[in-house]
Amino acid sequence: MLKVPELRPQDVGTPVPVDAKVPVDTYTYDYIIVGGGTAGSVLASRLSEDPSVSVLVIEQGPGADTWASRVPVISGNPFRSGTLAAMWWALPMPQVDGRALQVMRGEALGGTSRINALLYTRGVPGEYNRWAELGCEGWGYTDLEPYFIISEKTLSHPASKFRGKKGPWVNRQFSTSPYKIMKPVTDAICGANIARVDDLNDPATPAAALGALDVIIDGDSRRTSTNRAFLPAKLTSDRAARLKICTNSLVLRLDVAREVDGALRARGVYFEATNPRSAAQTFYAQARREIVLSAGALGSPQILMLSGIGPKEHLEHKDVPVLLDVPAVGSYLQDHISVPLTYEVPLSDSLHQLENSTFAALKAVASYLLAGRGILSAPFQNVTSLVPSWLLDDDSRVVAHDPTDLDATVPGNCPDIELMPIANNCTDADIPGKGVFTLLPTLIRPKSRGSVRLATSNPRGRPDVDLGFFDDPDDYVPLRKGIRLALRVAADARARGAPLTDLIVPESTSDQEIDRFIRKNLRDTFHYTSTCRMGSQIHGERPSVVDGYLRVHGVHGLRVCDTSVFPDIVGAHTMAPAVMVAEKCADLIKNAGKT
Ligand SMILES: Cc1cc2nc3c(=O)[nH]c(=O)nc-3n(C[C@H](O)[C@H](O)[C@H](O)COP(=O)(O)OP(=O)(O)OC[C@H]3O[C@@H](n4cnc5c(N)ncnc54)[C@H](O)[C@@H]3O)c2cc1C
Repeated sequence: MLKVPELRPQDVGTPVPVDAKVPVDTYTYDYIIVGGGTAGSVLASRLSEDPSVSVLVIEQGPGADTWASRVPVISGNPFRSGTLAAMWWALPMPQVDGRALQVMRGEALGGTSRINALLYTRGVPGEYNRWAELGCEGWGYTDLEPYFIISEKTLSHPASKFRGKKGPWVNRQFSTSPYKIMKPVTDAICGANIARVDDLNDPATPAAALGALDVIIDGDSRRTSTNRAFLPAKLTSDRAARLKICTNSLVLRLDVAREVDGALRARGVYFEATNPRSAAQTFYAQARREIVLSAGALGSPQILMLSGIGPKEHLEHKDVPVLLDVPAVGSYLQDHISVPLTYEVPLSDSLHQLENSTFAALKAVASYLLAGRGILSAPFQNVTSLVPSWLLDDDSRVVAHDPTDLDATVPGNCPDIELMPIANNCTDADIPGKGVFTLLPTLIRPKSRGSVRLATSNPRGRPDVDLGFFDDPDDYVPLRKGIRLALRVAADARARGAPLTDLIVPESTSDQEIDRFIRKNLRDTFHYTSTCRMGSQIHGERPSVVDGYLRVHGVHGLRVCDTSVFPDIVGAHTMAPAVMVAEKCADLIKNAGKT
């Protein structure tokens, strides 16, 4: 059976210090991609379409898949043994009673698309029209729609002109749920005047909508992470001479040098085996044309800072020689803030039946193996709803005074609350022996911002992440409304026969109690963005890291391509937007110098 050819540092680089006798061509590539994650895998595939270029991808995690890593429900559990998810504690947040939360990402070829909850969401057009309003020319919705389309192959919307049918990345909807409770719960969401739609990714979807989610599951009921879709074994074997994939290898820093005219140029990367036991030797690879950082919103700023590009005072404090003062590196981190409301339900209405009933577990495995069906084949959430909180009245019903209020192409109308029903426990609380169900109101347009900073100048150290939740107290206002909407939905769903018993919910609906509940129960959503954000200036009113071509300001030959470049977070799960960015980045690189 064909496998993705995985190389080691010594196969693609030269030992450091570089021996002048080693032929430069043996460690030089046209493009070096740092991080073969969600976006990095797409970019590597697209750039290597051109038979005349060479591409090196360096990824700190492994490449190979296991059976379990492709089963939708199993692979989406970051706490199972053998997971490719890495977790570490973010800094405690004094503004939310000192709460500290764990941050998480996938560390493998395919990155976080290997371990996430599989949801494919683009976000409403107004999200990207806002990027254009922020001055990012070429990044409005109509500019970006073609990049969403070329990447995907929808199995559920064959007639839609807005959806891709020929791309490598398969997704589909599960319009029915294995959990009976979903019917009264979704009916209750509609009871709050939220329209049911067929396709949440259709650009004409109103700003308040409920619909089945598209998920990255193929026709054989297997996860389609971006490495599987864009770097399949056949493609990587066919391109083995020009596409080198170096896995289990950690990039330490970039080689950035000053040229004769005084400008900075990124020339190469230093890297070594991720496993410290095999890392006795550091290696070097050189880029003929460009280096692209695709190490994610937590990784890309870390590598820039380790290379001397970042906020000057912080780098000095960490004893990193400063090459370029770029205050926005690692700054302006955003993430969605969610607050689970937790209910007990019968085991049959919850994924927890798998842990609590041997019969249910055996049945699930048998129906997956024999027919590719059943609980293991489906996502734990198959629907979601989006709401602009300012349209919710005192009874938590959506009231649009004018139909244009729901026009989601307008940036000011974008939904700021997502309410998702999930047949699973989304808290850290251990609730043994029970079926658990969650209503998850999430603030998807937060004003609060955090940061990523070096904890140490040692590249093996995890960066310090300050999630910054509620550093802007205005964020309480929409989230309170989202929680009241969830309470309304729970009450209405019960009236429609849903067997929901309160487990962890607010004790009253007063602002004070809801705010206390938020601080005690909030969670990060792992949708980290904007730590190398796009914009026109390094300093000034809106400091940024990359320009509209994703080139790092002030450094030649260096781009960033992952969720860190989002000028502002989008009100969508961030994987499909990351892939869109990679598709556009590939186009920008291929067309560089043509205009
Ligand atoms: C548990 C979880 C569930 C989620 N669920 C969803 C969902 O259902 N739908 C959705 O749309 N979004 C979801 N997200 C978010 C989404 O998956 C991510 O935002 C997106 O995949 C990030 O893509 P990226 O390319 O920016 O980064 P990543 O995919 O994280 O890629 C970065 C890569 O860089 C590598 N790397 C980092 N540093 C180095 C280094 N120094 N040297 C070498 N390699 C390095 C990493 O190992 C990784 O492979 C979820 C996230 C998590 C954690």
